[in-house]
Amino acid sequence: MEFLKVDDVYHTYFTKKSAVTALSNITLDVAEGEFVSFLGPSGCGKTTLLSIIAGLITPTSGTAQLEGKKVGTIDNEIGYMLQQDYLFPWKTIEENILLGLKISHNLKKDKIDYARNLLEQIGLKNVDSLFPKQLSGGMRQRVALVRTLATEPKLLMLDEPFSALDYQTKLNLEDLVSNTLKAFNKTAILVTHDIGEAIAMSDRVFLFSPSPGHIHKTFHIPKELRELTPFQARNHESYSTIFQTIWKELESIEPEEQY
Ligand SMILES: Nc1ncnc2c1ncn2[C@@H]1O[C@H](COP(=O)(O)OP(=O)(O)OP(=O)(O)O)[C@@H](O)[C@H]1O
Repeated sequence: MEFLKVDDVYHTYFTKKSAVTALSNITLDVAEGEFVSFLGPSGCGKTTLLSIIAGLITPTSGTAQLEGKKVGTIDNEIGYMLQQDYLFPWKTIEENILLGLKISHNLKKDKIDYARNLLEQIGLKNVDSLFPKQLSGGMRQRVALVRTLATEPKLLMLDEPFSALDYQTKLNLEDLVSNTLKAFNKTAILVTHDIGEAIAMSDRVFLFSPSPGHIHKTFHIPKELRELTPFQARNHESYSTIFQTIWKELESIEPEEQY
């Protein structure tokens, strides 16, 4: 049984005056522990597909299942890491990382210890009683990652989590997130506009094209890159070959839709 299975999904948004088909004929599966990326121009349905996988919207037709069950029906399904960290400024770092556990009435000693250990493992010591504004952007995103992992979600959705950061911080965080997710055997979907990031972090890259959104092509990242950290992968000779291949494919997608 596949871990995540999306089968023949179509989605149309209906408004009073029009109907926009955002997704057509989407079939994909993701194995447990796999890291995949959704890449593609604006408007090709990436956010719509994430919302369907998260169980937030029901597709017009087709199904999405996690561990054989309809999405949106099991506990601790999804953890999010977004472009903005959405930490609460009036709460301390410790209160922020325990928030998900508190909301889900899971504030138990072992869970609290797990979250505190994660914070240390991710290189943030002695920050528990500080407030978010006292940390750098990169540190705040690390706190956001700890908060996401604290509830032990089955699937992580990373929606452009590094795009607001400076380049050096972004590269460091790519490695940190990748190593952490591998260590915990987490399954993740990354939405990005950055081809290099998709290649460096993923096992597979789904390239979407618009009107209506569909999977244009799937790229399997070669083993020699998957065994490396994202930073090392970016410096490997195979990296530029696959970068060129995906770049050309992106260029071939409706030029006026390019970002
Ligand atoms: N709530 C909505 N009502 C009507 N149309 C919508 C709605 N949400 C999205 N759409 C349309 O569906 C299509 C896909 O949008 P979606 O946001 O999923 O694309 P995307 O690939 O995530 O884009 P971006 O990279 O800019 O976030 C677009 O044509 C968009 O205008």
